[in-house]
Amino acid sequence: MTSANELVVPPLDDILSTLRVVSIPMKVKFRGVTYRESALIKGPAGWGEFAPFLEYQPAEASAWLKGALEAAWQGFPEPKRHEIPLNATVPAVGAHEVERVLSRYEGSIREVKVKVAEKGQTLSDDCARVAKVRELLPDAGIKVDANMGWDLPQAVESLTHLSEYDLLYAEQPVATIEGLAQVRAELREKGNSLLIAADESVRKAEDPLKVAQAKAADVLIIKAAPLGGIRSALRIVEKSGLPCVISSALETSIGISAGAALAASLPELPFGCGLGTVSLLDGDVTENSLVARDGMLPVRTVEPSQELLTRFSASDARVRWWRERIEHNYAHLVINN
Ligand SMILES: O=C(O)CCC(=O)C1=CC=C[C@@H](O)[C@@H]1C(=O)O
Ligand SMILES: [Mg+2]
Repeated sequence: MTSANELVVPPLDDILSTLRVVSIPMKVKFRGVTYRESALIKGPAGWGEFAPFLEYQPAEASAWLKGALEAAWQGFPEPKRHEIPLNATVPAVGAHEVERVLSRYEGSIREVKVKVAEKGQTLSDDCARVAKVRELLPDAGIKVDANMGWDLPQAVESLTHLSEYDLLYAEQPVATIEGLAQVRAELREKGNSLLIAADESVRKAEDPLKVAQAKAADVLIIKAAPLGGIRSALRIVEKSGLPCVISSALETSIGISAGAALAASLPELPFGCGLGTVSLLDGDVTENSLVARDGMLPVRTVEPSQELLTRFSASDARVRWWRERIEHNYAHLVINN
């Protein structure tokens, strides 16, 4: 056994012996994903989810394995709250599809995050989508997420227009930390106090605290899996000194339960969390999915159903691919921790 911070990494055979791989269709394409593949593992503390996107290599994906092992072998810290506020998530759909996407969220909606800057789309597509959300939910908080899709002039121009819809913040308008700081400064010069949030600059960075140290953003988006699990994400939240928003990595209810546990460990949640993405999946591994009602998500553990694990089971070839992926990431984790 090898020690990785406080996590004791279990033997590889123990991890692989419980492996189930699922492939769940998306109701609507999200970040290019139409089927969400995910590896689920069971340990003494419960189930963990290992679902880095398919293109991620071990340097990045091994942190996701550490997060899954933490959930399955260590469990979650004591919660400070039993439900957490959530945002609905609207992918880069046409404005005419917004109502249908929002109808998948049960009860009232307090906050909505809208994807913008999608490749092949224009600023008027973004404005039409955000305008539709504002029209349908006049009192909701709205935030936008560009996933690094703009350069500096495009970001300043787009956010100037989109600010007309009264936004809570703009997530990752450009790719770099310097760029985030520049967008923020240029907007301020124009008298626009829109908050800038960093997502990729935290979860894909070698040093997730650099963006806070550089004072390049007002808000951090924090995801448990890419940051190596709940405890490691909590340390980043504490050290950053910035308001943080806990968000999903498009997992099944099992991964979302880890995100919810992270959110439940925080003393303050100044914005709705981005953990409402089970509503974008056309299926789940439990009948009792972790979805919000009236914008609040319950904090609880999730036990998958054997029937659903079988129904959404990936092909033998994909299971083999995921076994090998776990082996590679395990080796990376053991060597580097
Ligand atoms: O934050 C949300 O409302 C939902 C989660 C979400 O947007 C994401 C989940 C998974 C992958 C990411 O590209 C994406 C994000 O950029 O935040
Ligand atoms: Mg984001």
